[in-house]
Amino acid sequence: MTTSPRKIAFIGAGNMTQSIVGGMVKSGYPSDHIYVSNPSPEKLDKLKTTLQVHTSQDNQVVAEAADVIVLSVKPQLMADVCATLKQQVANLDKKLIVTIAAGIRIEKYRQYLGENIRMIRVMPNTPSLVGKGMSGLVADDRVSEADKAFITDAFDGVGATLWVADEDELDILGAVAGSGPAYFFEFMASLQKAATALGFDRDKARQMVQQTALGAAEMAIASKLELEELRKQVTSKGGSTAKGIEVYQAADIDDISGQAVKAAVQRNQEMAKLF
Ligand SMILES: NC(=O)C1=CN([C@@H]2O[C@H](COP(=O)(O)OP(=O)(O)OC[C@H]3O[C@@H](n4cnc5c(N)ncnc54)[C@H](OP(=O)(O)O)[C@@H]3O)[C@@H](O)[C@H]2O)C=CC1
Ligand SMILES: O=C(O)[C@@H]1CCC=N1
Repeated sequence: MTTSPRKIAFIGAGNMTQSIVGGMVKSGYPSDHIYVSNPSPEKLDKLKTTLQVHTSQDNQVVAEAADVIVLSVKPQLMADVCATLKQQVANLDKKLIVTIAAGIRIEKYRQYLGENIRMIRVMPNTPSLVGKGMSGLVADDRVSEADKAFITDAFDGVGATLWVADEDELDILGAVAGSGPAYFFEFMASLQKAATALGFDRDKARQMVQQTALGAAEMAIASKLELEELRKQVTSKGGSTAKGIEVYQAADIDDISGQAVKAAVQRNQEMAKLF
């Protein structure tokens, strides 16, 4: 990290918090600067034992202790969680508020937490756990450059960061990168099933699928070529890949991805209205 670590509290210890906190500690963020709260103790116990972070079943305790509060509960719980924080935590407007929830707009948080809060919305994804996350960020105009640098640093520690222009763009980034690991896992599982249907055992099928996914992603990152060009390099004229690709193209894979991303963007927009 190039910025100094600040005391940071995560409200909610679910999948995404576990991925981010796990990744932060692995990347060298001091665990005694990390606080996590959750209503049930099991996830807290695991985080405390494996990562030595501070934990509490009381949101107020961790929120009071920290300078940065990361809201990491499901969107449908956000209004209630914020209402309680507003009631219980002194000087919320002195703390940097970060939310990773999909959909809900900064304007809504002002209603929940007070007009004077300063806020960054981050849309991370679960590969943060292994330092390969992709996080989108957008800030309100009260957030300082130092705040932005700190949060960029923290999320760079668990992968890559991309500041977007506005909250509409964050909805799209969420539909591509936030949800994206699920799309890739779905596709990988389908290839695994295809290999097992032809006689491979599940473990061997999984090994060949995951190593191939890793190799393809690393090649895409290392190469300046268009993804379509990398695809063509594998597709020998008259060869076997061409036959496989024909099947995907006949099913119009571009249209399928287009529909999937639009559906996820639409849900983000709905959640903005609902919660
Ligand atoms: N999962 C993902 O890939 C991504 C998720 N997000 C966003 O991250 C947020 C969290 O998602 P995710 O981690 O998947 O969800 P989870 O359901 O895994 O985690 C939510 C956690 O919040 C806890 N919780 C429930 N009520 C409260 C409360 N009153 N105070 C504090 N904690 C509470 C739950 O505890 P318990 O289980 O004990 O009830 C649970 O551990 C969501 O808003 C989502 O939109 C963003 C990007 C990617
Ligand atoms: O499914 C969701 O709503 C969250 C946001 C992106 C990934 N998970």
